[in-house]
Amino acid sequence: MDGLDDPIAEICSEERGVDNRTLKKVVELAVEIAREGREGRKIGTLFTVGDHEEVLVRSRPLILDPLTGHPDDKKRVKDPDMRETIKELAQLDGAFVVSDGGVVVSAARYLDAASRNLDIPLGLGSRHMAAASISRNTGTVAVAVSESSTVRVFDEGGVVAEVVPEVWMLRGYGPYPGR
Ligand SMILES: Nc1ncnc2c1ncn2[C@@H]1O[C@H](COP(=O)(O)OP(=O)(O)OP(=O)(O)O)[C@@H](O)[C@H]1O
Repeated sequence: MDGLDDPIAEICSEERGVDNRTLKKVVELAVEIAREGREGRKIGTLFTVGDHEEVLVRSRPLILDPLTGHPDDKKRVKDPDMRETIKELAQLDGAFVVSDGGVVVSAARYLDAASRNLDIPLGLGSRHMAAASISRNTGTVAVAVSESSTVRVFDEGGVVAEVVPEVWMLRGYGPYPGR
């Protein structure tokens, strides 16, 4: 992915405690969503990567899950058809839950978002609060796409990287909080 390849690989280090190939696929997809939007408008969305069983316990469906009933091998985040499906479903409220092995197990989930012990900058709203919270309270890394196009990666309750795709800029936020 152009000049972002190395920085994304760096964000997705094994130190994060989740499968780094799955995380890389998710961050790349998030950057694509931030850049492309959908049907001419910007969209935001949220992914959790790893520890999907715990994320499912700490979340609830906002609608009947559109991914239910499809076999896992059709729901791999690296699969081009699945990536197009995610871009379409990203217009819905809620989060995608991605397993460590790279299967998108659920879409449109509302995450429990306790705000204790989070380390996030002021000015971010409830999507980012939920991302920080789930990364604090489960063994997941969360990837948030803001409607303002910035992609932020959360680990252990804080932002660990920020990508601004429009200007191909990446900011790191210190190495690996809590590890
Ligand atoms: N707890 C949550 N779990 C999953 N999705 C959430 C949660 N809270 C908010 N969202 C999603 O985030 C969307 C935007 O909410 P909000 O504007 O408060 O967030 P934000 O952090 O300011 O994001 P953005 O920068 O994209 O505006 C909601 O419409 C919903 O789809």
